[in-house]
Amino acid sequence: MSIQVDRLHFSYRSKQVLTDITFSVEEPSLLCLLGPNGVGKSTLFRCMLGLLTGYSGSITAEGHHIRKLAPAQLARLVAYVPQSHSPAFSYSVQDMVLMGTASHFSLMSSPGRKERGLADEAMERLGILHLRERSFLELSGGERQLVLIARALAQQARILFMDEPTANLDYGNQLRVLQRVKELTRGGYTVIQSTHNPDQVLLFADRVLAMKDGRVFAWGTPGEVMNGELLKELYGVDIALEQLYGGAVSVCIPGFAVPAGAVGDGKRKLAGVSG
Ligand SMILES: Nc1ncnc2c1ncn2[C@@H]1O[C@H](COP(=O)(O)OP(=O)(O)OP(=O)(O)O)[C@@H](O)[C@H]1O
Repeated sequence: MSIQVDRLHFSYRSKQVLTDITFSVEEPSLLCLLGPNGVGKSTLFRCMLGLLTGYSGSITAEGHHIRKLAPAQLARLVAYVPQSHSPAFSYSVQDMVLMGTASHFSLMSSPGRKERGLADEAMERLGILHLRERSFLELSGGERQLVLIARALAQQARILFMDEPTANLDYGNQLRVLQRVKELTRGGYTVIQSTHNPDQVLLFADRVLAMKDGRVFAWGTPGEVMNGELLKELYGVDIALEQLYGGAVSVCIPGFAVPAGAVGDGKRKLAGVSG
């Protein structure tokens, strides 16, 4: 379940996008990539998924240089979960999930009992087996997102990349999907997800990689790196972090919403004094 990125540099022609990115994940966990629009999160994903290969530095998954792996080998190590989308054709949920097993059989054959078993197992794990016969197009956004995650599980890779998995979901579905994602990490998966929501990082992440100007700006546990100064650097707005329930939970509060004269962790962190 390990992935290492070492001194990664990447440019689109003359445009340098990623500079000296280094981090590693050694055990099943949820890593959140945080950073403003255009900072290079998707580009980093594309490099880690082997879709962009013209980088310098190295990326290894389970000790294998991903650039050197054949597509079917890579598919056994890493899987990609896109944002919920509408396919051009109306597939059943089962067929959508079965697509994840494509690297397990040849072009000339079709999924058999083993692949159907993998698909069922993945749907079961995410609590969507009862949707098996439904059309993907008829599902809610939250259900669709779980189907796309199930498709990645059926691929049998243990490292999952998720591009803003809760984009376009209502608040309840955001939490339901992220709880499922978190359960996966407890079951041995490593999940690397991008997000624009720092509260999700505070609630769910084991590690956070904050990016600015295509570089690693901060790396560590949410407790180590998340504070008002970091968020101001990334997003250019004042945000206070308030600790609740004796520090068990932290939440973001926009600076404008902090009452004048308020005291508390949030105010101290907003002011840039460590709390
Ligand atoms: N194919 C491409 N050719 C040239 N430049 C690109 C290409 N794809 C992305 N870029 C540029 O690379 C930079 C990083 O883009 P990227 O999509 O990786 O950012 P991001 O952090 O994922 O953004 P967002 O949060 O908005 O999705 C941006 O300046 C973008 O315009």
